Amino acid sequence: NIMKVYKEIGSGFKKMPLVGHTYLLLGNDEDRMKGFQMIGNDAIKRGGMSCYWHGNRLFVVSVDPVELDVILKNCLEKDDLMKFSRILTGNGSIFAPVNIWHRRRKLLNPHFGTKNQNNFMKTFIKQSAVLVDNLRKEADNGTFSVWDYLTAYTLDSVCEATLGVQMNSQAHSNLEFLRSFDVCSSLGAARICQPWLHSDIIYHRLQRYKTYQKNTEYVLDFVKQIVQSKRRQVENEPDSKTQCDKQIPTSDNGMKTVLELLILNKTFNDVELQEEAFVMIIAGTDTSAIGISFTLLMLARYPDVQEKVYQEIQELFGDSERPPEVEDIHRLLYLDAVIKEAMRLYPPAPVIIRKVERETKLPSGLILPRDIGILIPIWSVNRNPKYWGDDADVFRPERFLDGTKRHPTAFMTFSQGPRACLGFKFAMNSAKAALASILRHYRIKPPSELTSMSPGQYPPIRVKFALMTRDVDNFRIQLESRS
Ligand code: HEM
Repeated sequence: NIMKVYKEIGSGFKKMPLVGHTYLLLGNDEDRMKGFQMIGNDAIKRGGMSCYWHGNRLFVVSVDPVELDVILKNCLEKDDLMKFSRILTGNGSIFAPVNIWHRRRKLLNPHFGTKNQNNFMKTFIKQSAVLVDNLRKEADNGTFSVWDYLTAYTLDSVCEATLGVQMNSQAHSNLEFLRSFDVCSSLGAARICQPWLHSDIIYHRLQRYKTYQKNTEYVLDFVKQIVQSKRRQVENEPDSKTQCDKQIPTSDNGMKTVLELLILNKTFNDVELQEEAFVMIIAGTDTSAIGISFTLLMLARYPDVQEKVYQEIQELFGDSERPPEVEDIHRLLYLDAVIKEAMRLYPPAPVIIRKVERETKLPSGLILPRDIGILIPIWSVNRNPKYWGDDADVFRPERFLDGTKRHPTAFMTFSQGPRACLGFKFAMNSAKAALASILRHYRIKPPSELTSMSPGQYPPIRVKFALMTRDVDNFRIQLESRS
């Protein structure tokens, strides 16, 4: 049946003995990203679907929202390749097998509902003020990478809002955890893409395994400490607010942080708590920082768009120094469209993979047999001209405001279906709060080497694949003080 699918859909690339199409992903992280873009483009060219052989395993590649809707509703299992990510996340909900995922998702869902978003927003507003303060030393001071500032902002926000823990990494530039996680992501991505590294017998002999192991131990131990101290606090002082909790806003409906909720549920052991805490941190920190960083790059490259966002902010605040309120952030509709457009073109998660557990019939009539893999190049779905038009590759935030009716799955940045991103609203609000604060105080400019060029001459942004989408140049910009 699998060969029948291959014959029916086909591929624009030559299949090589043993390695299949994996030669497309050879090289460094930037080459791998180009490989995924080529695989996605092939599916666009072939009308929405193509095939990709990962060694001897066949993946159907889909960039068509109509087919994806059915796939994402019916194929909830993550592909076996994600077992390499499970070394870090264990059975944490993001890569967990469906039977484990289902119960955990049900428990987590209410915490990310609309009611609790306003509480999260208070955290974002508070952390954004620290971010703007920290950026002061870079303003009017030439080109710099904004990456560390933003990961510290998103790490502090995620840990405070979902775990009830004050990390203070913005204050102390304590980013060891994120550096180690970066190493694990990059090595993990390389291993997933290269089937000859899948065997433990081979991999464990390589020097890079020792590096991977050292960094894995560090990040897992870090999360273990957080969970253990939070468990002690919750269990020993059930009625009093703990040191960590003191500054955490509690909602009118008495909602707890995710970690407290799981501890009080009492059916989670320490390992399971660590898995979910870890998922919150890794699912929420780099992804959000990447989304904000690419938006900043776009604002630097498109001064007209930046001016429009600034005018929207000015309409709310004028020249007053008043701190933003939750309602202010909700009113920033143009900024909302700008962030979505930046994350359409540069989705933080460029690819996801699923596995077919039960034979599934697609709207096109194609039958996906059991055990076949599904590769969803989000990058290419978001740029599919059939759904986004001939200017699909152009940054044009107005497309999210002009009332055009579009298939909801055409925008895949946060995925769709029962396993879509749990933190979609969380991430959007966090990005809006941070960007509104930054733009209120600073003008964003491109790095110095671009300032002599007109925007039309800027070279394309170079991207790489480290499980997530990253800028090869590490998000360099300049800031100019507004006052
Ligand atoms: C710009 C920021 C973000 C992007 C682009 C993003 C994107 C994604 C994507 C593509 C998935 C995979 C969905 C799938 O397999 O179909 C996912 C899953 C997930 N995300 Fe996000 N995410 C972001 C931020 C966040 C934040 C802030 C949190 C939590 C605080 C979060 C929590 C999760 C969780 C728990 C899952 C697993 C869902 C499940 O399997 O049920 N994400 N996200």
